[in-house]
Amino acid sequence: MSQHAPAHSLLGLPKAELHLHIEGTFEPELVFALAARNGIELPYASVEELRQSYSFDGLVSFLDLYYECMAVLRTERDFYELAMAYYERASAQGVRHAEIFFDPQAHTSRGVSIDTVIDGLSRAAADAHSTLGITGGLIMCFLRDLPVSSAHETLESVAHRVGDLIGVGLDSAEAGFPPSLFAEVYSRAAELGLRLVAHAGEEGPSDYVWEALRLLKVERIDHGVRSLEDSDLVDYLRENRIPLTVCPLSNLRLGGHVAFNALPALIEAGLFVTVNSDDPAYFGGYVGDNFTQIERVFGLSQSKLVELAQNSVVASFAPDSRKQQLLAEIDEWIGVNQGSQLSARR
Ligand code: HPA
Ligand SMILES: [Zn+2]
Repeated sequence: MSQHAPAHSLLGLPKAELHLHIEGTFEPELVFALAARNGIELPYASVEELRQSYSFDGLVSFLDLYYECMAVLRTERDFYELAMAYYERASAQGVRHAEIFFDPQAHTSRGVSIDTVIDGLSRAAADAHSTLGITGGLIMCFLRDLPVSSAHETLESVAHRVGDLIGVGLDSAEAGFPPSLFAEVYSRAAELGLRLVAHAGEEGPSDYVWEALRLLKVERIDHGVRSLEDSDLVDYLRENRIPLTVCPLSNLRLGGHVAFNALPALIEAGLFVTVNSDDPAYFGGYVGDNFTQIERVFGLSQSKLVELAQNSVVASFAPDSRKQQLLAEIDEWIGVNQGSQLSARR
């Protein structure tokens, strides 16, 4: 188990994070520090004023701020420090394996080379492994609200270094940008040996989840909460044990209580659910905080919370030997926390 997280709490429960946008871990203090270092003027007078603006009425309003803050990310060191700060926070919340999303087009469009981005994030991933024992790696996301040609160009631009990536994903504004648009680029990514995931069914309809499965051939669905609108899809997801990387606090902040309450319904439907933080700097909590919140609000039992952590390990792209190690760490945690009142322990 991580020596950085309190053993006697949910934060200490070993877990994998499978739905985390590294640019969504950009805390206001670091935004200001990098803006100063890079000589970039921010349209905010203080960290507090920027933090005050971290409130949204939906995905697109969040994305506006998410892309605005990224403007200060310029150098390999900036990406390294952004990711290292996440790994340190994640380690304190029991994360032992993290497959992190990044949005290269949001940086190359600003003149930052994709190699600068991948170099910084990869160096952080290597240091997180050597200093914190966190395994995992990088999932490169295509921005679905940009031309498909841009996704093809982005993929070809990393063909020489696919060994630095785990897989590809699809994110940004979902409504009006169906997965089917990206079938060819996903087929090319598979040819390159990359794993395949995609955001679908967050604000887009359940049909987008079908398309991601059938046309993109994804192995996991990111969010997927609107799958509940289609009982045939729920049956398919359950029968085929397709992992859903659900983000409760993100759903709450962007979709309100209806979206937030999808989690217990998905669990009740017998789906293969994992719990993740999505963009923790913006949505009020890292992955351990998500576990704490769903335990408090939904009254999930310790055994159910453990199952969610086990799901995150099994649904990961880690090698089987690493999965066995992490499942053994979870068993160790159970031994230490058998039947304890989790909410009483912080
Ligand atoms: N959905 C779509 N795009 C995103 C998200 C998300 O949850 N987070 C960051 N980019
Ligand atoms: Zn996301």
